[in-house]
Amino acid sequence: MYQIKTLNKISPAGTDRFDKSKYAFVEEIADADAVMVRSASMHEMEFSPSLKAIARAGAGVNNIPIDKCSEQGIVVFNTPGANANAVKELVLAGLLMSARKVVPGIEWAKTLKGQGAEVGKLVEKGKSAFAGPELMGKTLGVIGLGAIGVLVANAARHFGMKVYGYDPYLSVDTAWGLSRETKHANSLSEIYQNCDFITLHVPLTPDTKGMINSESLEACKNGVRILNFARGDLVNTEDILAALDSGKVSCYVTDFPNDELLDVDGVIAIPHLGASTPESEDNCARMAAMELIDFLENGNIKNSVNLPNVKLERSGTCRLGVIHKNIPNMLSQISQTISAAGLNIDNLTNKSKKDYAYTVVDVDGLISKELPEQLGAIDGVVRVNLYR
Ligand SMILES: NC(=O)c1ccc[n+]([C@@H]2O[C@H](COP(=O)([O-])OP(=O)(O)OC[C@H]3O[C@@H](n4cnc5c(N)ncnc54)[C@H](O)[C@@H]3O)[C@@H](O)[C@H]2O)c1
Ligand SMILES: O=C(O)[C@H](O)COP(=O)(O)O
Repeated sequence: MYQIKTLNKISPAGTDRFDKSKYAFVEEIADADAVMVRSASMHEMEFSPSLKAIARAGAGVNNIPIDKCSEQGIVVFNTPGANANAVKELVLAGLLMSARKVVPGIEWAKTLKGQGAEVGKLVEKGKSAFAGPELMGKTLGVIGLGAIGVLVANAARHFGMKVYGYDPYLSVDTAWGLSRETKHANSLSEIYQNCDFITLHVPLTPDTKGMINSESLEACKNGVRILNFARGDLVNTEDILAALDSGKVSCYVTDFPNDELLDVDGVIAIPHLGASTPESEDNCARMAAMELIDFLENGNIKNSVNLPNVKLERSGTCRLGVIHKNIPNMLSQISQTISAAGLNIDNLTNKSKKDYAYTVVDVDGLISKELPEQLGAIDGVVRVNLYR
């Protein structure tokens, strides 16, 4: 039996994919072969040697200690694009709310409760305080043109917005999906100087942390509206509060409230609802479950953030999955060790991703108990998994 631990509420569209005759859900992470997680932080957790994989049912993996997982040979998956439409739709709502003062307007309307027949008159008298501009003809800067950024950039065109996109690592696949009308910004300064609205769609990394700060805000247009549906720490809280206070920023929409941001004029704080739709929760859970099943049963890897994609049709009698450092001479040592055990290699594939690599070997013959240990003893091998 494979043991699965869920750390957040995961949709049954995913958990139901696990065949009950082969999988059980466990209470303790210490017993798990694999973990399914959404936003729970795993940074302080200890991982037992049984843990082979973590699947993030979602996009951002900053809640998972990726380097520690790689060192321990734990494959970390995410579900690229599976919640992108849900986020795009909320970003569009965010754009509208940031422009039209809908949120403070609704709050004010509630204060008229009890005024009886006067309500209509009071509404007409007070509404001018909540006027806001249209989106048509305004300029939107999209920072990060991945699964979400591209959908937002393309959709904003339908509001009649001019769109600038910035992503120095834009993938070819994503570029194909991007509207030709999107202006390619060569630098962040180009976004800051030209845009009335700026929306962030980058992962939180040491490079992107605090990217919106006093310096970048200073370079923005007066009255800019900032939308952050990516991660709270991309924006320096103290600096955005100062910019709201001075009027440099007229609205900050964030899906990641913190105590300082709550109840501040000009801040629209949403409780991390970007991916909270039944459709996206189902998509993410289903994709995460399928990734885990193919890895636990066949050693195939798809959508890992720390190891390469590897898919090999099963052949031979047994499969070895060897996770190792991406250094010279690994493949020859692995194949020599297998040959020395008297086994014929039926098929083999090897791929690398940054500092790590993955070799999958299908062999003919029975694998002895010693062989995984011998492979594990090769300098640079991190973990050996056996698939019967
Ligand atoms: N609010 C939510 O519920 C919610 C839901 C999904 C994702 N997210 C967040 O949004 C982020 C993006 O999600 P996605 O699905 O579009 O991911 P993605 O991986 O498809 O896209 C990220 C894009 O950012 C680009 N990028 C990386 N560093 C950059 C930099 N320094 N400058 C500009 N571009 C850079 C990458 O090249 C990539 O194209 C996730 O990492 C996650 O933190 C939030
Ligand atoms: O990175 C993501 O996919 C989002 O932030 C969604 O997080 P959630 O799964 O906790 O809603």
